[in-house]
Order: sequence, then structure tokens, then C-alpha cells
Amino acid sequence: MNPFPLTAGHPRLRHHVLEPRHGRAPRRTFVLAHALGCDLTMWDELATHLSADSRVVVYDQRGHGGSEVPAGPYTMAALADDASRLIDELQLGPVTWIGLSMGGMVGQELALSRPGQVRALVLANTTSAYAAEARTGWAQRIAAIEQGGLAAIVDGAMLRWFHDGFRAAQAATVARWRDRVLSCDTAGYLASCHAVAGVDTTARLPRIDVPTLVIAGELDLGTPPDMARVIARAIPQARLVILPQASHLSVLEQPLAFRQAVEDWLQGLPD
Ligand SMILES: O=C(O)CC1=CCC(=O)O1
Repeated sequence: MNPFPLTAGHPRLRHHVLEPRHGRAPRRTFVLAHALGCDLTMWDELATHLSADSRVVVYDQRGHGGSEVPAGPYTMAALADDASRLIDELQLGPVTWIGLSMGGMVGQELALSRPGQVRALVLANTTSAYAAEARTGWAQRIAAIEQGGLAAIVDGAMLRWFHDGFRAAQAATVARWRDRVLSCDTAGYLASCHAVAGVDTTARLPRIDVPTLVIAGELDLGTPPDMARVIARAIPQARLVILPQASHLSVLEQPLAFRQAVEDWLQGLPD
């Protein structure tokens, strides 16, 4: 566990480094980036699994979890710059990036702005842009939080994050993630909404020239499969996998299927 060693003048980011359990040199290095309103614990299960033979870094994005909350609004470029600094300062070399939702947006921006830092990408439950109607939805969400705090939006988030069957069967998990949203720093969440609402990589995606796995949840209402199709069509080396019975937080709803999709894809890549 490494607390806060990042450069003065930039937000300190809570992060953990899991070294490979087999004790030898890491096969790969992964960085895992969480969704809006979540934190690094979103990856507990996948990170444990990947660290059997690889180095895995999980971190809290600015405004989230145990990381600093600089004044907003944030931009996707700033979030990608945070990630780039983390990779540099931990001397991770080119990494395999796994990002879900906001974490996938940061992954796109990082691969575009710092191509030397990314050797492969997993973009899960994410988008490269929002249409006008969805951007209005983000403006409404921001206004609702400014008026009523995170309590005003948390139930809507649970409906987008978890499908009906999961909410019924896994009430304790849903309650835990609901609490996680409510315990977010409100200013950090709001500042991050601005970055997410402004994501805009679609026209640049053809420049991403690393192997990319695009994962969608068939029931995802926040970033539906059509958004994943746009990304997968635009990135030359992309593979698209749509997970059945998965909504927005697909790695929590379908951890085995998510992991299997990643493993199958990794098998076709060089170490
Ligand atoms: O909270 C949501 O509605 C879904 C979402 C969009 C970006 C993100 O990280 O989560």
C-alpha cells in the first residue's frame, strides 16, 4: 500500500500497488481506473486475480476516495494528466489500462495524449462523447446536486449501475455502493461530472493504435452498447464484447464474465 507520494502542486492520489504473487518479474503492468462516484475498491476482485502474475496499480481519481479534491470543474485532460503522472512517478512503463466509465474516458484521453504510456486498453461501460440530450441530463444532474447534495441523485445512480435482478439478489452490495456515493466529497463528484459531461474523443479515436478491448453491458442505461459500438468501430485494433445480464457497473455485476473477457483478449497479446 502506498499512500501519497505524488509531486507537489498536483493532487495527491491514493493508490495501491499489488506486486505479482508468484514473486517473479511481473508479466504485465495494469492500471485500473474507477467510475464516477466509486473508488479503487471497485477493482478488488479483478486486481487480486490479475496480480497472480502481474503488477496491478489501483488508484482513486482526483475528487474521489482518499485522493485530494482540488477545486473544480475538472476536465478529462486533467484526469489523464493525473494518470500520466502516476505512471511516470511509479515508473510503471507502458501499461495495460483498464478503465470503467469515467475510467475508460481517462484511458482514451491518456492513450491519445501520451501514447507511449499505454500498451493496451480495456474500455468498459464508457463513451467517447454524449449527445446533446445526454449533456442536458448531466446539466440537470449537476443542478440537482447543487441543490440537494448527492442524496438527490443516488437512487437514480443505483438504477443505472445495477439491473433489476442484481438489485433484488444483491441488496447488500447495492447498499454498500449507495453508501459509497453518499460518502463522496460532493465538490469532487460535481467537479468530475463536468469532466465526464465534456468527454469528446470520438474524432480522435482512429489514432489509438494499441490493442483495445471494448466491454459493454447489454442492460447499461448510462453508457448503452451503441456507445461502445462507436468506440469499437473507430479504434483500428478494437474487439467488442457485450456482457449479458450486465448494466453499468458490469465488473461488479458480472465479475467472472468481465474477467473472462479480459483474459481471453490478453491471450492474443504479447506479454
Ligand atoms: O453515474 C452514471 O450515470 C454513469 C456514469 C457516467 C460516467 C461514470 O463514470 O459513471
